[in-house]
Amino acid sequence: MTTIAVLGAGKIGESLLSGLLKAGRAPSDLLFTERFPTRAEELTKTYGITHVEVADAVQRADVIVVAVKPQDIEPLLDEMAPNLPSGRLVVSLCAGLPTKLFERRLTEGTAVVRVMPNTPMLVGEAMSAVSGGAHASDADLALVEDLLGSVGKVARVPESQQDAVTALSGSGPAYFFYLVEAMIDAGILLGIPRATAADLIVQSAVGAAAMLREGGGHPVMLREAVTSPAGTTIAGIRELEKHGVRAALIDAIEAARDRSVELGKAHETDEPA
Ligand SMILES: NC(=O)C1=CN([C@@H]2O[C@H](COP(=O)(O)OP(=O)(O)OC[C@H]3O[C@@H](n4cnc5c(N)ncnc54)[C@H](OP(=O)(O)O)[C@@H]3O)[C@@H](O)[C@H]2O)C=CC1
Ligand SMILES: O=C(O)[C@@H]1CCC=N1
Repeated sequence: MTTIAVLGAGKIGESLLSGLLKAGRAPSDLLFTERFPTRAEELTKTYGITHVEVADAVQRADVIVVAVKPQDIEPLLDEMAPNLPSGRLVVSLCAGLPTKLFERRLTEGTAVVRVMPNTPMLVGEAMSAVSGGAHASDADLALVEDLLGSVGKVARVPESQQDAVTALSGSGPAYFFYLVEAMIDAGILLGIPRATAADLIVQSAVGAAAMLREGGGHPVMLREAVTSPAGTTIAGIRELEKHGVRAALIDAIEAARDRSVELGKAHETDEPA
């Protein structure tokens, strides 16, 4: 059985561990590292998984998933580098960090796969995009796709698109949560109790998502079907257009892409990201 170690069990690391357990993986196949003992204890208690030190994790696991913030990568690479045996598969979930960074800092020839997942992994509904580095084989990519396929959907993309993917689907859930939050506020303004407004909006979001996925209709057609002549929806759409919401979303996603590029550049030395 493949042993998987997650280095940095924060929000996304925990989502992955929890998702893998829900998908049927045994706790004995999972290891994790964390800096704070209380956080480590909490995770062991919740999931029955084993906390180890970084050196131990990279020696014991077949697949090493890096899930620390990009800003924390350098000290982690310093810990990993002297302990990583050859033949291990390193999977980075870090926004912005190119596979070249890991290849440069770790054992010569190490296979690295860059992944951009998202937090719906927690409920088996992740969208993950994977790209192989210079030494990643098709078998390595297939293994990572299988792993992430157990907690959601997976797409293979060229690494040159990973910063854009990070902005779209990595950050994407936050933008949907933001819209839901704003729509619940609108309900409160209109005198609907918060709990009722939340039920109305969350179920509308779930229903709209199911139509987009299962109905296969184009979003424009789905929206038009809700937009009656001289009706309520067009009155609302006019306000969205007046306030430039479409342009704001496009700008927001472009800014997120630019930030991902910047995070990668912070770790460049001799080679471009
Ligand atoms: N959150 C998200 O939606 C997504 C995040 N990502 C990527 O995942 C990565 C993690 O993000 P996120 O989970 O949100 O961040 P978190 O801060 O929640 O998690 C990172 C965890 O790593 C721990 N950590 C840092 N350095 C080390 C180390 N040397 N050894 C062991 N543990 C360490 C941190 O501990 P401490 O608390 O002490 O700092 C923290 O618990 C980032 O690179 C991000 O770009 C990718 C897709 C989506
Ligand atoms: O905000 C971030 O940097 C991370 C990457 C994608 C989602 N969250």
